[in-house]
Amino acid sequence: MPRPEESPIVSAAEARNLFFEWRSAPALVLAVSGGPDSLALMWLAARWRRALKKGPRLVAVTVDHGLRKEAAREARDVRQLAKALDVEHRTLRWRGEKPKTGLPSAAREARYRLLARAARSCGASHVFTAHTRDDQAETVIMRLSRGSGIAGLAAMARQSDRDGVVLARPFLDVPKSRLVATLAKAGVAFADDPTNHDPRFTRPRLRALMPALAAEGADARGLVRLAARLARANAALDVMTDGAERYLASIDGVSSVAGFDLAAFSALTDEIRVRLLMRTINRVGHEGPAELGKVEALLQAMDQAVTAGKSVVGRIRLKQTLAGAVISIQSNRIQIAPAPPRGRRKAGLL
Ligand SMILES: Nc1ncnc2c1ncn2[C@@H]1O[C@H](COP(=O)(O)OP(=O)(O)OP(=O)(O)O)[C@@H](O)[C@H]1O
Repeated sequence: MPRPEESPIVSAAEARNLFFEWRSAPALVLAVSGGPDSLALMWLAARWRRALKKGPRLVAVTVDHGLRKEAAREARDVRQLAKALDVEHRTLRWRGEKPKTGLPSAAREARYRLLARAARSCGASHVFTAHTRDDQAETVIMRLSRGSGIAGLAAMARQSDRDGVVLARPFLDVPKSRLVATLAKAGVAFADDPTNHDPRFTRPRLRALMPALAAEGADARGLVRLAARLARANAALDVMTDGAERYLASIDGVSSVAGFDLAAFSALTDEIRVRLLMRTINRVGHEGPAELGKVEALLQAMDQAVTAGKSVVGRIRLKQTLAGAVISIQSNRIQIAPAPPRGRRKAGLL
């Protein structure tokens, strides 16, 4: 039998396998921008759904970010195709203030918020996006260029929680070219988003490098395999961190402040220590997730404080604020407490 990859189009049987695990969901939101990948998602999901006697309600959602004048027409085109495919469709507008810098990430945040809200309002457990193998490979390159850790290099997960719903990416191992071929065979026209090629943004610039990397052997398939291996390693490290956390809790006295026994913590490996600090700071702090580099610097400062204070009993001292948490060492215990609000800290009130 030919491998699915050898067929340029995604067959009905292959789509059935790709969507199989969600066949009993009550409803699914499909995030459809009007680009080829997400139109193929809607087309393939609609065909899959039609072949089921009983299956999820499909609701396609297009977010108009209000950033390009063509967006309204693209949303109408999606609505028209959705109607022809017998799929419900909604267009949602991003109405908030548009920032001057960091526009792509602000637009993405707003988009996921709107998609999650749509899912909740129609009883959908999942939001599907059409991220492809090419997107996954680009994500690996982007994260490599930023020096991400193992969790970051594991790139996007097939399913993850976001804003109270499950974000599902059924096409993470499907090349974009096969989705485009599927649409061409079905006679479905699609829009090309010019921002996908805009060299002012990092992702399009890195995307342009992909053919040269592939020519050197670092093709999308290899990069995606790397991400999958790192996801596996990351999951194992997370389980080890769970174990370390339970052990540290079992030897820690009762305290209202989160923390760890310094000696037991110091005996652990750096990777686990970074993860423990990160988890606790993110749980206790109130300024969003801590950056990996900053947690690494904190760990280094802790180690220095321990080395410097070792000769004098009870003299190991450290106090730092990170991501809305205060991390201190007191009486041979690492303590992590919520930081006072910024205004009060600046005014020297606390
Ligand atoms: N305007 C939109 N409306 C609805 N869904 C969208 C929209 N834009 C993107 N999506 C969904 O997100 C998927 C990824 O799109 P794209 O690669 O352009 O996003 P991105 O900005 O790079 O964000 P991400 O970090 O999620 O990759 C699309 O396949 C589609 O499912």
